[in-house]
Amino acid sequence: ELFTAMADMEHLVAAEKAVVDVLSDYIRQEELRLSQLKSLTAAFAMKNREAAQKPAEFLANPVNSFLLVKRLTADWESIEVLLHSGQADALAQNLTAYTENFPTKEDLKGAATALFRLQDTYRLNTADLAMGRVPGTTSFPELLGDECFEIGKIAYNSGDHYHTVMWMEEAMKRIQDDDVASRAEILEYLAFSIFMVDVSPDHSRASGNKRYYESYIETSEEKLRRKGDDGAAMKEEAPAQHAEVRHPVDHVVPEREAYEELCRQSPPRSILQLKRATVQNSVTGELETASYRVSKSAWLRSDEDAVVSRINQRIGDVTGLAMSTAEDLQIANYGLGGHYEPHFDFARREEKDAFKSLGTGNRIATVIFYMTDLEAGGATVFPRVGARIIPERGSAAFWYNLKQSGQGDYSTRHAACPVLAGTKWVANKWIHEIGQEFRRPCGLSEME
Ligand SMILES: O=C(O)CCC(=O)C(=O)O
Ligand SMILES: [Fe+2]
Repeated sequence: ELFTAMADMEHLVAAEKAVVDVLSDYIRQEELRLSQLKSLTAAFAMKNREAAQKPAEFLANPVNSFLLVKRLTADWESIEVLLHSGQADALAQNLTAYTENFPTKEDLKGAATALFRLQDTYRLNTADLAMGRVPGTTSFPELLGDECFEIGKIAYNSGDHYHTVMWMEEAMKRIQDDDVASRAEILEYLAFSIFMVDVSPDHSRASGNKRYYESYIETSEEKLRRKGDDGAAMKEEAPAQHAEVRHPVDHVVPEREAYEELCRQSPPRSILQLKRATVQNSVTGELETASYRVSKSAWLRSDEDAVVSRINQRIGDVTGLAMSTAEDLQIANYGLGGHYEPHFDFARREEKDAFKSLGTGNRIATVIFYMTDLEAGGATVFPRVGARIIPERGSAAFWYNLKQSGQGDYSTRHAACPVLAGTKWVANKWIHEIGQEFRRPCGLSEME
C-alpha cells in the first residue's frame, strides 16, 4: 500500500498549500517584471518610430545620435537586467522542497485502486461516486468527465477492464457532447475493455452488459457520425437500467464474500461476542464483555513512557494476563480505502519461526483499541463467526487467539474493512503465551 496513512495525506494538503503560496508569489513578481519590461519596450518603440521614419534626418542632429547610442547602451542594459532577473530557477529550487514528497504516478494508481476497492466492497455505484456521494460524508466533490476518463485509463493500464468499463462509461456521460475527439477516444477504450471483460472468465459478471455496450457503442458512433454531418449537438441518452449491475461477487472465494458482506452489513453489531471473549477484571473480580470502555483521561496525562506503562498496566488488569512478554503497543493509521485482508494474529503450526526470535511463544490474545469514530466503513470483521466491531473512539476489543490447549483458534480469523469515510486510528496489543501459565491454565483436552 502506497498511501498507508491518512496522516501522510494531511501533509500533502499542507505541501499543496505551500506550493500554491510559492507559485502565487512568483507570479506576482513575474507580472511586475513583465510590466516593467513592457513599459521599457514601449519607450524604445516610441523613440524608434521617429528615427525609423527618416533615419538620415534624425541622425543629422547630434543630440539624436547621442540619444540613440545612449538607448542602446545604458537603457538597453536595464532591459537585459530585467530579462535575466526571472526567478524561474529559484522557484523550481524552492518548490523541490515540497515536490520531492509529492505522490508518484504509482501512488495515483494506488489511490484509484482504493476507489475501486471501496466501490466493490460497499457496492457503490459509479455514478454516485462520480457525484462525490460517499456514505458518511457531507461534501460532494463531483468528478468531471476527463477525471473519470483519467480513472478509467488507470484501470485500463493496470489491466482492470472491469473498472475500465465502469469509468469510461461514466466519462462518456460526463464529457461534453461536442468534445468529439475525447468521446471517440473513450469509445475505443470502452470497446476493447468490453471485449476483454467478455472473454475473461474472471469478469463473467460483467458480460451481461455486453449487449448493452454493443448497442451503446453503435448508437454513440452513429451520433458522432451525425454530429460530423450537420454539427448539431445531440443529447446523449443516459444508460438506464445498467448502473447497478456490475459488482465483483460471483467469482470470489467464499471468505471474501463473507468478509465483504460483513463490511457492508448494517445495523452494526457493536460488540464482538466470541465464545471465550469474556475477561475477568482483576480489580472488581467481575467478568466483562469483550469490549470495554477505557478512560482516555487516565492515559493522556503525563509523558509518553508513563502513558504507555499505564496502558500496559490497564490491559494487564483488565485481561488478567501478564504483560511482560507482550509486544509493544502498535499504533496504526489507515489510509485511503485502508484495509487489512482476512488473517490470523497467531502463528500457524507451519509458521514455526514466526515469533521465534522473540522467545515469548505464540500470540495468545489480541487487544485492539479504537481511537477514532469513523463515519463509514473500517469495521473489524470476523468472517468465520459472522461478527463485526464498529470502531468507536475509546472502546477496545479483546479476544484469545489460542485455545486453552495452545492450539490456534481458527474462528478468530479477522479483517479490517476498507475505510469508507473518516479516519481510522487503532492501537494493537499482542499478548504472548510465555508468562500466562498460571493466569490462563491449559485446558484438559485439545479442543478447549
Ligand atoms: O484495524 C483493525 O480493525 C484490525 C487490525 C488487525 O487485525 C491487525 O492489525 O492485526
Ligand atoms: Fe489482526
